[in-house]
Amino acid sequence: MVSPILVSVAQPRDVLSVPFVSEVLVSLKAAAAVQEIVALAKEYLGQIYVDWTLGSAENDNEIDIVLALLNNGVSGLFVTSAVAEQIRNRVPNARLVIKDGKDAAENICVFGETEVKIGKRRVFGYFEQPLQQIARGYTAVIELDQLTKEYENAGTKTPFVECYVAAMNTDRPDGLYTTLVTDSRNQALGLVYSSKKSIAEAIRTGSGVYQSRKHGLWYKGQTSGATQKLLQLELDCDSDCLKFVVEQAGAGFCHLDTASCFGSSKGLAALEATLWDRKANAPEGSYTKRLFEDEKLLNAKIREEADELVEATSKDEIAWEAADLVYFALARCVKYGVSLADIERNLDIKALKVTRRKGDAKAKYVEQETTEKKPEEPKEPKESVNGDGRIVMNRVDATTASKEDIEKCLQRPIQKSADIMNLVTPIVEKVRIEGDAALVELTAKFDKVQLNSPVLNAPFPAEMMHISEDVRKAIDISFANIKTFHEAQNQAETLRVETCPGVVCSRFARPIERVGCYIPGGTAVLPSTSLMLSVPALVAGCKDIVFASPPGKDGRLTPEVVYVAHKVGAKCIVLAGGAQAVAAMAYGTESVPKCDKIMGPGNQFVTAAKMLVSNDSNAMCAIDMPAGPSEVLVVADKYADPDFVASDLLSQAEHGVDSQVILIAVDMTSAEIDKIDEAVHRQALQLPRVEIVRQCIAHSTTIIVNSYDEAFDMSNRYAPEHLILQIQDAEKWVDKVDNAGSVFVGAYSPESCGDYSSGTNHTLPTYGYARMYSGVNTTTFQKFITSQVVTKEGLKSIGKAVMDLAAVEGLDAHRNAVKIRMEKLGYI
Ligand SMILES: NC(=O)c1ccc[n+]([C@@H]2O[C@H](COP(=O)([O-])OP(=O)(O)OC[C@H]3O[C@@H](n4cnc5c(N)ncnc54)[C@H](O)[C@@H]3O)[C@@H](O)[C@H]2O)c1
Ligand SMILES: N[C@H](CO)Cc1c[nH]c[nH+]1
Ligand SMILES: [Zn+2]
Repeated sequence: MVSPILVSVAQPRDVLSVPFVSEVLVSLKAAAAVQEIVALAKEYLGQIYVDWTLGSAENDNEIDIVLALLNNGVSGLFVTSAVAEQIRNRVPNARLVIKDGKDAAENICVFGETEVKIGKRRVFGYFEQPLQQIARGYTAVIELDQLTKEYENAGTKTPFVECYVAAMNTDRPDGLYTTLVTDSRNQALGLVYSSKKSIAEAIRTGSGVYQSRKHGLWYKGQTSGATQKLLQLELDCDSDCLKFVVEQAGAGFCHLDTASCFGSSKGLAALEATLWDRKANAPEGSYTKRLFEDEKLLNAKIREEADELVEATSKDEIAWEAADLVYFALARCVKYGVSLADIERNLDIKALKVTRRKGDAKAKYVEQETTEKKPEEPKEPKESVNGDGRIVMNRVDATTASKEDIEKCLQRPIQKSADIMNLVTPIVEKVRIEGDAALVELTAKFDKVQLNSPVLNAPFPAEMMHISEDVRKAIDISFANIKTFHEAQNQAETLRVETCPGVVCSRFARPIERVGCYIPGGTAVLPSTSLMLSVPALVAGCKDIVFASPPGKDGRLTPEVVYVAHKVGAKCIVLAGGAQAVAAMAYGTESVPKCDKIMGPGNQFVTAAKMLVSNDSNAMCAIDMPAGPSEVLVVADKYADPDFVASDLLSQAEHGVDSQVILIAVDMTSAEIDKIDEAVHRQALQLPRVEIVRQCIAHSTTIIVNSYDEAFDMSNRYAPEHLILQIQDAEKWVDKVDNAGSVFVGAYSPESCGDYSSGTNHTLPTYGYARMYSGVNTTTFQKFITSQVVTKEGLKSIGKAVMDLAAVEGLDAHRNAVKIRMEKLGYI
């Protein structure tokens, strides 16, 4: 931040009257004013310098004054060279502006010396010809009265504007000045242009006024209402860019209604905006609102998250826990009216300290650290196959490797089923016995969200399904395709067959009355899964559709999931995930309706809980199938595009660390496979979920085979959830597929299409269960009832066979039921 002028004020309180300049100089005439200056430094957006040239540093009291100022937000002190000499070993040179500093060191600022070479120095002065000195890069010290004085008939010729214009350079042919607009946290809002006239207008009106290249003076927000309060003007290091620091009103700076022309805010700024908004208008049921109202809960969460951050060791975990802690800490700040800018100002003041405390922790925390926990052994660094950080699949040549080695590569990442069952059983039991209370408690424990109620009933509030137009259209297109494909599977017609004369057997479908759809939400929220489960349920005619999905960290459901629930007419959404959600739907709770069948994929806890409840005859609850961690097997040959192959492998690898991807390379050279490896590494590094991908690829393999037949044998043995064929004449080979959840045929059929929009279902059997299970389809939501009509003639045809078989089984009552009829009809 550079200002061509330093405004000098006589009294500390005058600092607040300095208009838009980023640096002020306060004379310290009495020690009593120190407190006043320190208080101002906390508020003032710019930098405060203090003129101490009348003081000395001869006694401890005076040294204390110097340190108190520099430790509490004052950027620099103007001192005589004698004082500088006395305090040089206690205060960094860069914080002193030395009067008569002709012989001072290079990095020092000097005051009142107009002949020094500038170099790295900054020169301040009450110059006789300020504009000339400003043009040379010097900073003119100007009295406040002088600065605010309007010259007679001045127009733009106020001292303020003159000083800025004297300092600025422009190489634009139109003579305009490039101007960056930021908020008070230095976040860029947009790029505009200024002229002398627009700067004068901005200063006169105290608002954002710029020079439009087409339309002349531009009073920002005059028509849109998105006005700006001008806070400060600054120049960049070489004075060819002006910076307007503003407070933006309305929807934002950009004409597209975003905060900035570089898009919506992200990260901390976005979080802060959400928190202020929740504070002002949080809807009932908002978790953040609850935090604002329940001081104990908020404080407990801060302590809990701090503990979890201390316990975290991996990069992912640390980032995760730190983010949680920041969220709760910022919620507390916003509750008490403290903004991010306030926090950052505080950090800046702390950074300006010249003396530091030792920084030891308080005794009670030191004690906790040493008694409660032994320091954890550092965890092994995450696996990365070849140690040089490259993301590379293992490679095995099936033509030379042993059978055992190949089988090892085709093993899924180990799932400790006994361990998982031990974890899941008490969770399921707790929900069965304690109902809603357990659901709320377990959601707090595993998902770190404290809910008031675990269920959201239809009709769902419109404000919970705010989604962009593009996403709405995408959901609608996918919905239509999934519906079309699943309607075609619907066996609405009764099947009728006359097996022999007078014996008509029929079969007809009926919907399962109440179905539970589990939508995963742990590592990624999957609104697409809500479509894959609920659209077939709708097509099948299920009476009640119940959704369950873990809430986000803010206690809210993903709006896209709510939109789909609304679209299919779901009865309610259970805000829970994991085993607890499955148990709630299987047994029912005070507010969760008991479901007849539970569908949907999930992590190991979800899959284990589904198995558990489906085996409990008290639950009377069926499940679709074991649909666990995603997997893909790609069969590729030398005609495949390495980028396509890599992208397909990565699209499943990014699902989770327990996902697995296999490449079977048919008759490919090492050089050809290297190209795929190279593409995997290159593309992976661009992915936000690269750390997940890295771990998944570490247990994934490329297997080289000689022929297509070998490739299909291997694939059928593995029975992948997804099978992708990137081989020549791919369609021709589909006949060879015996075991797979879903097949993607040819170069332009990426698995992502099936995941979202083509119409096939993405809830598919994993872990080799594709050998005996189908993926979710319309019949998953139906049961089939058979019926028969046997006429007298029919009884004549099959009666004897029935009686003879019943006799073999020794079941005479069965035999009699036929015999009695046959006798009356006179057949026997
Ligand atoms: N096969 C398919 O058709 C298919 C489709 C989509 C997704 N998937 C898979 O679904 C999985 C989704 O997993 P996810 O974790 O992202 O979401 P998830 O919703 O399945 O699981 C998250 C829940 O797990 C519970 N949980 C987390 N840690 C726990 C612990 N230590 N003890 C007990 N419970 C705990 C929490 O309650 C949390 O809400 C992924 O593996 C993905 O590959 C499969
Ligand atoms: N590929 C997953 C099934 O294994 C489904 C999915 C949802 N969203 C993205 N992918
Ligand atoms: Zn996927």
